[in-house]
Amino acid sequence: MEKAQLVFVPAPGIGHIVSAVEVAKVLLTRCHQLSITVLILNHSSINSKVHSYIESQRASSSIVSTRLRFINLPKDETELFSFSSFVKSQKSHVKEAVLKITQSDFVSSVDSPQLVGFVVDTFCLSMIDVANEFGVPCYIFFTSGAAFLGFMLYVQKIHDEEKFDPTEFKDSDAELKVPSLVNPFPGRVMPSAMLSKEWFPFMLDNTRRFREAKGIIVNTFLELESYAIESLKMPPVYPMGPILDLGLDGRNSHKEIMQWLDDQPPLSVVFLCFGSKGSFSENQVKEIACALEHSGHRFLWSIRRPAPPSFLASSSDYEDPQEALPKGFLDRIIGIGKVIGWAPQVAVLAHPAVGGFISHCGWNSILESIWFGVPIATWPMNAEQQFNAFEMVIEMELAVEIKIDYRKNSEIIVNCDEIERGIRCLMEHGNEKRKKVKEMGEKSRRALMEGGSSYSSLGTLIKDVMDKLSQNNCNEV
Ligand SMILES: O=c1ccn([C@@H]2O[C@H](COP(=O)(O)OP(=O)(O)O[C@H]3O[C@H](CO)[C@@H](O)[C@H](O)[C@H]3O)[C@@H](O)[C@H]2O)c(=O)[nH]1
Repeated sequence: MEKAQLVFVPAPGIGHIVSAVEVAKVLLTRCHQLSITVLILNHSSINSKVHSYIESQRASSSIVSTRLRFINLPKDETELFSFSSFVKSQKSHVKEAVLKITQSDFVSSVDSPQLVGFVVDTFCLSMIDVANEFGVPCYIFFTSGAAFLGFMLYVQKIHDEEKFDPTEFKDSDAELKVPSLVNPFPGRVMPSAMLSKEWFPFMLDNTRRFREAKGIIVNTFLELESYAIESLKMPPVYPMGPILDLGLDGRNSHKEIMQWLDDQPPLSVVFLCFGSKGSFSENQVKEIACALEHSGHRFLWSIRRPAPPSFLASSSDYEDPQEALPKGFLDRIIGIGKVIGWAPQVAVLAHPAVGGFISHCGWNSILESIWFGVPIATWPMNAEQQFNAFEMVIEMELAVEIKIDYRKNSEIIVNCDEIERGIRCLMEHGNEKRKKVKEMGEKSRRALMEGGSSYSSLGTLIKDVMDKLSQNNCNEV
């Protein structure tokens, strides 16, 4: 019998929803007395991928599916605002939905589950106000790493206290001494998100509210980011990762790609994939194509059409990838390479033929590559990815660098030679990085096992959540 329930409010992008649902499942698996409702904000970035993902979760027959429900919130007539205004405008819908849930649960059962808290995405912090109205605590789910969380807190502090300006700093030779980083942080890798006129104020507003949360759930694990995690004091941080959607159904939905990989020798293939928004200009695509042809390595390359400028929008597949590639490229690479659209990334990284990954350094991609022991060559584009690339190359020494300071839409073109050098370094025999990543991958798996760091952290979180109930007696499995 469920005694307690949590309400999740993820940001309305596929990546954020998938991560939030995975966190929900982990909580439900460990605590049988908990049920979770995930509220889906009706933003224009909600596309068919999101709908089919939610449908597949609803149809799932996993042991937790009966205690996990989804509610799609109503769509507003107009959506003319910035993303931050959009989130604020959704508070009334969230409040209404939660009122309905608590009332209908109360009517349907005398022993109805008690609302014990909210778990909200980093981009949805105005929902803290709704949690306050219900008199329950609010936890934040932070979808990037602990070092970046520390960086946000530090930048917000020096902005508010010393008028720190990321744009000025980017062009100076100065370095920042960030409490969550061992090494000094140079201006040239200031992440895109902090240089954007729309994002930076939004980020500052959100960060100022972090301290109001009861706790911050971070998708990381102690062994990966111990220095950063220990540097974070307030509020309590729960590193409970890696939280990944490891359903390897890509094997079935992308048979042709997987069969092609089956035909390649072990560790021979470079995989290139740049996340849900990754795409390049025509000139940059040419340089990548040139490097791949010259490197002599086999490759699997996911190329995508640029996303519309809207926040959280994803890029899409080309109807015919030939339109974006140099003339004759596809004919010349027969037998050594394959160009695809959306990749079954998890299944690809799990495949023994894959020896290296050229990645934009989205946090989920980093965690997936570590999980499967595949080394990365970094090529950040957007958001906080330059920071993640810095962390992987300099702080953790787990990746080789193609670029750590690339920014999408900058004029800079990374040339064929530079990319080719990166590929050779990534794929070289006896690669030190591969060994280190494999060891970290094993640590990531151990972190989730009984007695592991993330397992324990989750136990502490559950205890904290269930403390809200009059009798604290959550039975763990
Ligand atoms: O062709 C593709 C492309 C992506 N993926 C999957 O999509 C997810 C992508 O996530 P991530 O690597 O985190 O990249 P983004 O989609 O770019 O994610 C956004 O959200 C992340 C988490 O907050 C941030 O770290 C990024 O900078 C931000 O762009 C991963 O699970 C991939 O396996 C595929 O399966 N196939």
